[in-house]
Amino acid sequence: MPSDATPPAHAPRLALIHTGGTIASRPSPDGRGLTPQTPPALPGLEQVEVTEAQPFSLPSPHMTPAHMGQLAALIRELAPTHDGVVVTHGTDTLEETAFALHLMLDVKVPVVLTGSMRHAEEISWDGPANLLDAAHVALHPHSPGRGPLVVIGGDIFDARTVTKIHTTAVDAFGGYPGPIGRIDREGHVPRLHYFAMPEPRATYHPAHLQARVEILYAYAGWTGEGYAEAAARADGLVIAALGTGNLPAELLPLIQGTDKPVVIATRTHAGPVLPVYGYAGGGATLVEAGAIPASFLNAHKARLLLLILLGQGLTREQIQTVFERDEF
Ligand SMILES: NC(=O)C[C@H](N)C(=O)O
Repeated sequence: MPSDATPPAHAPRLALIHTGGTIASRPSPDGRGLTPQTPPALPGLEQVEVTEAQPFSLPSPHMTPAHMGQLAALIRELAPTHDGVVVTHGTDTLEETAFALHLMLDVKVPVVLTGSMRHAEEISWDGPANLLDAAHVALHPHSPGRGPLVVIGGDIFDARTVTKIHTTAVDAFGGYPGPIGRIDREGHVPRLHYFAMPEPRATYHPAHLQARVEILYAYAGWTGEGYAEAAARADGLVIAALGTGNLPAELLPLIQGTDKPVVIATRTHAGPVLPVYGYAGGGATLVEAGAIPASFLNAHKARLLLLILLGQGLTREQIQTVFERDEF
């Protein structure tokens, strides 16, 4: 239990949901590399009642929106009888699951996602410490009301802004403007500090998560290769555009000719998409052509928001309003 927590009337109850990832991985017996095998054990929380569940065991590149929906349903089921929920997850798509849960969950108890960058047989195995930190954060009395959180390397991030920033470092997560809290240990005693309270946000209840939303990645010299095919088969597109949301001139007529929602995010790692440039393909011309700026969301989070809004049956205009008003 956190040292500064008000003692609850009963032993704290933690739901621990395992989904796979490196935190559950080891070298596979066939010698062909790491695979998820055994979920990590939660060390050192003797007075906590832990309920464990493992709806699936996947490397996180195999996660789909359907798995995220399944996870959201399981958390809704477990939340009323628990004081906090921890989800162990692969780090590659952890931010996507965290954001999908942020959009779809309105449970009262904290939901904390964690993972590891090293597997259980490595000397720098970071799984147990991350898991213990996540459990402390999930049960801490200051954690409710902040939306799903991500805890890695002692940093606490909100699901809207967190992103994976390094392929191998143990401190693999960051994002703009950065952590909203920090958990450290003084001896065995956890010390938790929050720096920020994320604003309450809208919750969405999509009827399905099957909308097809594809991401296209812009580059110098792109003349629209792949755009027409993607626009024909998808229900909506997200473009990881340049800078504040600009594209080569050739993209402008293609976007003008698309009646499906086209969301413009940026491939730059921080900052908003703003319609400031008026040259052909500049952000102002794309918005005039009907494109929707993604605000501060990266392309893969903008994709999940669009997919969820389409699954809820929103029109292009309603979708535009959600993005414009930051209702996420
Ligand atoms: N560190 C990790 O968890 C990476 C792994 N490939 C995964 O996302 O499942």
